This record gives sequence, structure tokens and C-alpha cells, in this order.
Amino acid sequence: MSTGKGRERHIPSQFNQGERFAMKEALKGAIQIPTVSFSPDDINTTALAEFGEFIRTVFPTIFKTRFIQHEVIGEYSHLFTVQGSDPSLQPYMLMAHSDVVPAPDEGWEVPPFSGLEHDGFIHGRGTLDNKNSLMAILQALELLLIRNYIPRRSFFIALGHDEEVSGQNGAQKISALLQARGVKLAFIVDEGNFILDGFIPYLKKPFAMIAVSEKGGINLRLQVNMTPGHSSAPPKETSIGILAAAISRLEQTPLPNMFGSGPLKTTLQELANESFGFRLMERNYITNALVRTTMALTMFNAGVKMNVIPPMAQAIINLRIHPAQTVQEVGDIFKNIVADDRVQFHVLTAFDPLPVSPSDHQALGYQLLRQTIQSIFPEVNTIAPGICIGNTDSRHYTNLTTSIYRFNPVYLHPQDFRSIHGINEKISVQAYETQVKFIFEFIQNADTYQEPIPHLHEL
Ligand SMILES: CC/C=C\C/C=C\C/C=C\C/C=C\C/C=C\C/C=C\CCC(=O)O
Ligand SMILES: N[C@@H](Cc1ccccc1)C(=O)O
Ligand SMILES: [Zn+2]
Ligand SMILES: [Zn+2]
Repeated sequence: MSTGKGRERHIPSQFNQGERFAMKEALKGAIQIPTVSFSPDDINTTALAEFGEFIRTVFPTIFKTRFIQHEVIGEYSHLFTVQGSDPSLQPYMLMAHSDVVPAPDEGWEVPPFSGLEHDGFIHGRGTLDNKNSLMAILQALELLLIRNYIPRRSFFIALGHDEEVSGQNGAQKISALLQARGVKLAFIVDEGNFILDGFIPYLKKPFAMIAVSEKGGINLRLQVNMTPGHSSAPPKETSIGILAAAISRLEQTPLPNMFGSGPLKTTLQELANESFGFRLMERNYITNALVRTTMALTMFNAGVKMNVIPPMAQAIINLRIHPAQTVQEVGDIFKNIVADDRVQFHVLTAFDPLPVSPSDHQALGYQLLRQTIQSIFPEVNTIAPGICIGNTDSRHYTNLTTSIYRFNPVYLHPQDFRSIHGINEKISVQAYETQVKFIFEFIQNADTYQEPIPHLHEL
């Protein structure tokens, strides 16, 4: 019988040689299955089906445990419902995705789908984004079950298969299903931030950034139409020139630096005694993305023939909106910068930044992450709320909770950051083992967490 405190049931996160060997081999196996998403209607369904078989083989205990229900959603996504022993505790959800972005062989030290181990690292596409998390979640649960652990608090594991192409068939369907079942979650933990090390030259120590929001986005098409004609008698301005000038004005006028606004305000306070400021953040293109709405000119098309005045010029701009701004505000700023009625704006897709999740003393998910970071990474003495500069599947779950945290318990250096969606993506065997350890502890902490006792004068 449980005393309610439950610490006595704590199982130490120690794994024997055989378990440690098996866990890294399992990650290699996952990397070797090329579950690539090219576009919403071009995903590798053969590989995704194989991946479904693969997890059944390497985590047999999960699949035969009677208090765990497994469902396949949208053909290739997986939802696990782990029924805890105490129905009075609100459930939470752990997330990851099985798909990866394409990886042509060029430039890689080892082939991207080889999963080769070399110098203590497992190499390949998905080792940081995001098969490491997917495998570590299942691995930690498998090991807890083998040790006869029975969770008190129910939880879900949601593994999307199309995150890299927007999550419409995976995360969105799981979200709708859980909503139909009346599920409300205490919190969600997904990918999206790391223990950051070496991003700011003056910041010597690593710090853990738990993303409490993520950027919004706009895909915008700018278009200029002009009358075509013979190139021998050209007008003063062409559609190409007008559009190029408009785009150049946009590139030369960065959106405002929002450092100190939104979730990063607290981050600034937490790092207050460190010597850096907002001008420092914009010097580097990665930290720059943290402090402002960014724009990337991704496509440009114009002209039909060498001797024809171009009837039309078109450009696509991909914007990532800082959580302290909105789609509307950014659109207005852009129109003011362009300030030319001949340039037409067409919004192709747009969504606002995600709401800011709580990070106060009462925020269960945040505090559990904090507590687990402190025990697994005692050398990390700053843990701060921040933002995620990319987008994650968790954005499809705002209907189930207001507490969404994006954090991977893995050290990230600038070269690792560049490897995500880039080349030579890899994770050290030690870092992967630590990730398993973290989740193994996290699940137990979620079962035994004691809310901080309020001070007498607050009663
Ligand atoms: C005050 C803050 C100071 C320093 C912070 C420095 C650098 C932080 C930089 C980047 C944030 C880290 C990681 C983002 C990595 C990946 C993108 C996120 C989600 C991925 C979604 C996906 O593509 O599947
Ligand atoms: N997760 C990917 C793909 C994506 C983009 C935009 C929206 C949804 C998903 C990214 O942030 O780049
Ligand atoms: Zn990705
Ligand atoms: Zn990802």
C-alpha cells in the first residue's frame, strides 16, 4: 500500500551492461529505418510501417503490459495510454516524432541512415531530431516495466509520423481523438529546446532552456503584375525590379529586437548576473532567431523569355513570428516597409505564436522538469523559461492543456544545432543513455511530486 509519499518505491536509474548495450543498438536500429517526410503527400510509408514493427520487437514488455493500451492513429502514428493506479491524479503526455527530414549522402562523415557508432557517437538523421526522444521514452518505460514499476499517475505517449510536414495526419488526429474522449492533460513535454552550451561567447556555463512558447509563422506571397511588351522599348520599371526593390527593403529592415519581451523577459532575469545583452544576441544568426521575428526569402520566380518584358514577378517569404508579436502586427509592419501598392500581398498560411505556458511554482510540468534536470544534471545551475524557434507537433494540443513544455534533456552546442536538418547529425552514446535516465526519473517524479508547501502567511 502506498503511503502517499511514495519515495520508498523509487527505482534507481542504473542500467546494467546488457541493458546499456541493448539501448544503443535499439537507437541505431531506429536510425537505419529511413522514415523520411518530403512533403505532406510524399512520406515514406514503407519505412513508417517497418518502424511500427520495429518498436514492437524492441519494446516487447510495453506491448504486453495489461495497463497499457496501444493504438495506431492516422495509419502510422502511435498513441500509448498508460493507466496509472491513482485516478485522482491528472494525466500528462510525453511526445516525440518518428519522421525525419531528407538527408542526401553528400557531406556526411558516415551515411545518414547507417546508424554507425564511431568515437562514442551514434551517427545519422534523427539522432537529435527526434528518434532519440522517441526511443528514449519507450526505452525508459520498458525498463521501468521490467523492474515491475506501476505508475500512479496516468500518462499518454504520442508519437507523430508527419511532424516535419505539419502533423495533420498524426498529431492533429491524436489530439481530436483525445478531445472526443474528454481527456484534459496536466501538461505536455515535447521536443524543442535543450541544455544550451557555447551559444553566447560571454556566457561560460551551460543552461537549460525550457521552451514555454513557440514561434508563429507566415508564408507570404508577394506579387507584381505589369503589362508585358517588347524588351527593345522597355518601361522605366519592370515587375522584377519593383519586386526585388520591395524585398530588398524588407531584408534591410529587420523586425524589432524583442529581447526582454514575452517569455524571454524571465530568461533575462534568470541570467541577470551574466554579462550579455540584446545587441549581443543579434550578432549570431541562431540567437538572433530567439530575439525577433525572422524573414527568409525562400522562392523567387519571374520572367518568361529573354526578350519579353516580364508580366509578373512572384516571391515567397517564410516568416517566423516572435511570441511577443502577432500575424496581424507583422503583416502591418511589412506593408509599411514595402509601401508600394503595386506589390500585392497574399497570405498562403499563417498562425500566431503559441500561448505562453506557466513556469511559476505551481506549474507542475515545469517544476517536474526543473526537479529532474537538477538531479540528472547537477552541474547545470541555470534553468530558464524560453522559446522554441522551430515548430513542433505539440502546437496541435492546445485544446487539451495550457501547459506545454518543449525540452530535450540533451546538451546542444552550436555545431549540433547546425546538424539538425543539416549534415553530420549525431548523439553521443553517453548523452543518449542520460536521456533514457532522465525520462526514467521523470516518470517516477511525476508519481511522487509533492507540491511546494505554501508559507503560513499565504494561507
Ligand atoms: C537568453 C538566451 C541565450 C542563449 C540561447 C542561445 C541559443 C539558442 C538557440 C537555439 C535554440 C535551440 C534549439 C532549437 C532547435 C531545434 C528547433 C526546434 C524544434 C524542432 C522542430 C523540428 O524541426 O522537428
Ligand atoms: N517542424 C518543422 C516543420 C514545420 C514547419 C512549420 C509548421 C509546422 C511544421 C519546422 O519547424 O521547421
Ligand atoms: Zn525537424
Ligand atoms: Zn523534431
